[in-house]
Amino acid sequence: EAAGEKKRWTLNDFDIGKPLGRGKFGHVYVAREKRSNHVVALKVLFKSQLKQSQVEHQLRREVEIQSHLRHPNILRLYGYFYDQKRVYLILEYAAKGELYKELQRCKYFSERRAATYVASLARALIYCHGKHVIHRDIKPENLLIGAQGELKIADFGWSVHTFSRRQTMCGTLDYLPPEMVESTEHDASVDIWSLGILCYEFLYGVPPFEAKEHSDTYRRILLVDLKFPSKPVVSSSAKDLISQMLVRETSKRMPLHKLLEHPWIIQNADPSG
Ligand SMILES: Nc1ncnc2c1ncn2[C@@H]1O[C@H](COP(=O)(O)OP(=O)(O)OP(=O)(O)O)[C@@H](O)[C@H]1O
Ligand SMILES: O=C(O)c1cc(-c2cccc(F)c2)nc2ccccc12
Ligand SMILES: [Mg+2]
Repeated sequence: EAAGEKKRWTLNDFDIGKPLGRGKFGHVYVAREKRSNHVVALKVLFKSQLKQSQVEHQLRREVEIQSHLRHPNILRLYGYFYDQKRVYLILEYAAKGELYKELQRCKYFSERRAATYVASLARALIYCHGKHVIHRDIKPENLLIGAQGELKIADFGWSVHTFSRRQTMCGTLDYLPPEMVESTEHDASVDIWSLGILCYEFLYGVPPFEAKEHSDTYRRILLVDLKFPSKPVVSSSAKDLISQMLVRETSKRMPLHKLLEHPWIIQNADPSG
């Protein structure tokens, strides 16, 4: 069959190794595919819990999308299989684990490290938007680190662009209200906003609109109440980029391809990503 494309996997194809972590619906283990000796991450999800949370359709759709995405900064989904009780996802193994743990350990990243991560995420998002796939929420918890220190977007929260559902749903766009037609633009710019939040958190160790109460965070976001602390010292070039991404008016946010040309990225990001 085509490389791993139509193969029918079973648990017997793998030697299971140490647990990597616990997710909402089950555990993730290191595993080695016996024939190829290829090391992967095997994510085990319990059908009972998927049913309970009514996420099985979402999981199927996200697995469908994820398996077609091929980018160095997007965690690969090689395949899946299921038995009586569980669904198994065969994932690329991110040897250096979770980014948010690394951020907690370092408190905040250097400008070079932050810019390198932001540039690789921007390239991954440009790739996704080009395929009408948008991401719902980019945050440190959804980012893993590969063996060479490269960033991998690992979240299965990808949602296929409503663009295709809208097309098939009503055949014509004529009856769509402006906000739904506009949502194409709206979705892409959501990812630019989230990347701006992430860039701030990489540099300061905390997200920009953090507050004790949710209602205060909500208000600060709506007001774009963006403040840069005096410590740690951060270049004005970095602050300029963040200020151009965290803009209320979606169409005024810096486009991702422009981000890759920003002086702060040019001067600080490691081209290899
Ligand atoms: N491909 C991987 N490589 C290395 N470690 C992984 C991988 N996938 C998951 N892990 C580890 O297992 C933990 C749980 O996985 P994950 O976060 O995907 O489960 P989940 O929270 O149920 O899924 P989601 O975050 O999409 O809801 C992660 O926090 C991470 O430490
Ligand atoms: O028993 C099933 O046919 C089954 C299949 C799948 C499934 C099928 C393909 C991809 C994927 F991610 C999941 N998910 C489930 C979730 C809950 C209960 C049953 C199932
Ligand atoms: Mg998780």
